Amino acid sequence: MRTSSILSKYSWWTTCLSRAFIPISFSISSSRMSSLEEPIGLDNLPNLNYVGRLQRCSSSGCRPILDETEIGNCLSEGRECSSSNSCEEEYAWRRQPKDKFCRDPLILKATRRSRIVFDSVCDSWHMQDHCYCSSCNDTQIRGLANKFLRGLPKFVKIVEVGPRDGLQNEKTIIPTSVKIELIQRLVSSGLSVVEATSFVSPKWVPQLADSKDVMKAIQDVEGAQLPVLTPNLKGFEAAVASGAKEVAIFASASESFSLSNINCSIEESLNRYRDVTLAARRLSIPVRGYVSCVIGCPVEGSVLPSKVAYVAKELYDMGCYEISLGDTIGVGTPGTVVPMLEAVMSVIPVEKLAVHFHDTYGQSLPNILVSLQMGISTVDSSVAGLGGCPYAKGASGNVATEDVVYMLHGLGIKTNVDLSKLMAAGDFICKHLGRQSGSKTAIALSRITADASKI
Ligand SMILES: CC(C)(COP(=O)([O-])OP(=O)([O-])OC[C@H]1O[C@@H](n2cnc3c(N)ncnc32)[C@H](O)[C@@H]1OP(=O)([O-])[O-])[C@@H](O)C(=O)NCCC(=O)NCCSC(=O)C[C@@](C)(O)CC(=O)[O-]
Repeated sequence: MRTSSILSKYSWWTTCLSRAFIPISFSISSSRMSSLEEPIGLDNLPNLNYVGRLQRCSSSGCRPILDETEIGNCLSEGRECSSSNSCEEEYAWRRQPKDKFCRDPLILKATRRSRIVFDSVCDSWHMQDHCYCSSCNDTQIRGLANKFLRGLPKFVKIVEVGPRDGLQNEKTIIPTSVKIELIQRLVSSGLSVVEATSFVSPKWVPQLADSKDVMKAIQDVEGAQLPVLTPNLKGFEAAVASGAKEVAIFASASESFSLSNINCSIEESLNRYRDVTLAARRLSIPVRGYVSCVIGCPVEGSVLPSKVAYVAKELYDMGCYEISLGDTIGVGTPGTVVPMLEAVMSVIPVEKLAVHFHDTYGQSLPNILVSLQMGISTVDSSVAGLGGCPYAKGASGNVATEDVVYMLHGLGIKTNVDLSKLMAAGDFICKHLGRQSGSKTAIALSRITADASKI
């Protein structure tokens, strides 16, 4: 089988999937699900085998332009095109959808004809950055997209925490040279903030005991902020002496976690951080603030949004330019993230907030999406989904940066990150750690590339 036909097949399926789900969600929203009821049952979804495709292709606008697209497009089955600048597609259901499922007039009309016809021009293609993009001129579909996606930011700043949060929990000591190369690769993928390391006690976090050496080696790295974690004045002074130009302080919304993580109460930690922010202000060093356990604590269970808002406000008032809200053990869902964000947004401007999700229950992406819908435009993530806090038992890795970038680009949100380079950085560190990436996007895209190269 030729490479192009394999890739075309992939493109065909992704195209079908995306098309198939447009009418489904339309029907759900207009008839079956009045609010946040139960999710639609699998028996209500049309079998993808029933989805057929008729394609009217036209023009060179539809052709894969080799330097722009990597994995095919609407010319997927090698059809020849002619004329105008778009590719019109029709999808037909080979069987009628079940009546109980189908309430939408558009679909009912189509049902009578045993098929659904989109009169619109829907284009979809794979960009060089592996992102699947689509556009549609149908006003009804566009209106629907508007309803759910309106208000999303045009640009999202990603704060890459892999070299620090991602590696701090690794048991085997990683050579300093590997950490340095990881940081360099991440910066060259376009990430504008890469948290480099921590100036914490090496007895507490032995993996990052080489923070001085890491900082010295990355002094010449340009094009990104490289903040480091500092738990107290001692750490701050050591960080500055090693050339750090930005630091981050980290408090907790849970007393128990504060004790296990930094060996002091929340109030004591806030006092320490006042010293750090004061010293930083004198040196014009920007300080980022973290609040951990914003949804739940490994010891105390659920954490009150008002407690999170209190700690966040304290950090903000002492001069942190941005507050990152960390679901340290990854227990949040949009149902708990929304009230937490509401509480914090009532005391801190939304543009000063960032979200930091761990993916323990696979909830990070929906949590990020809902945060964006609430106006947040800074997201922390870790390449290859590395991570976990040494003092939060059971916490899994951070949300993978590749998955975040894939979702954001799919939403048409700019990040300035080159997904291929980012994946290469993930591959580099995963090879070193001897394990598979924690990013679904990286796994899926590498599989496609590997399959194609075998042919
Ligand atoms: C805060 C401390 C230092 C208190 O640790 P302690 O033992 O209570 O501190 P101490 O003041 O009694 O000092 C004990 C020893 O540590 C030294 N020390 C003291 N400070 C430093 C320093 N800055 N750098 C290097 N050494 C330090 C100090 O000099 C002394 O050395 P000794 O005399 O025994 O040889 C300790 O608990 C610690 O380092 N904790 C850090 C733990 C950590 O890094 N956890 C992971 C962070 S991730 C996180 O919090 C969540 C986040 C941010 O990712 C967001 C999210 O996911 O939600």
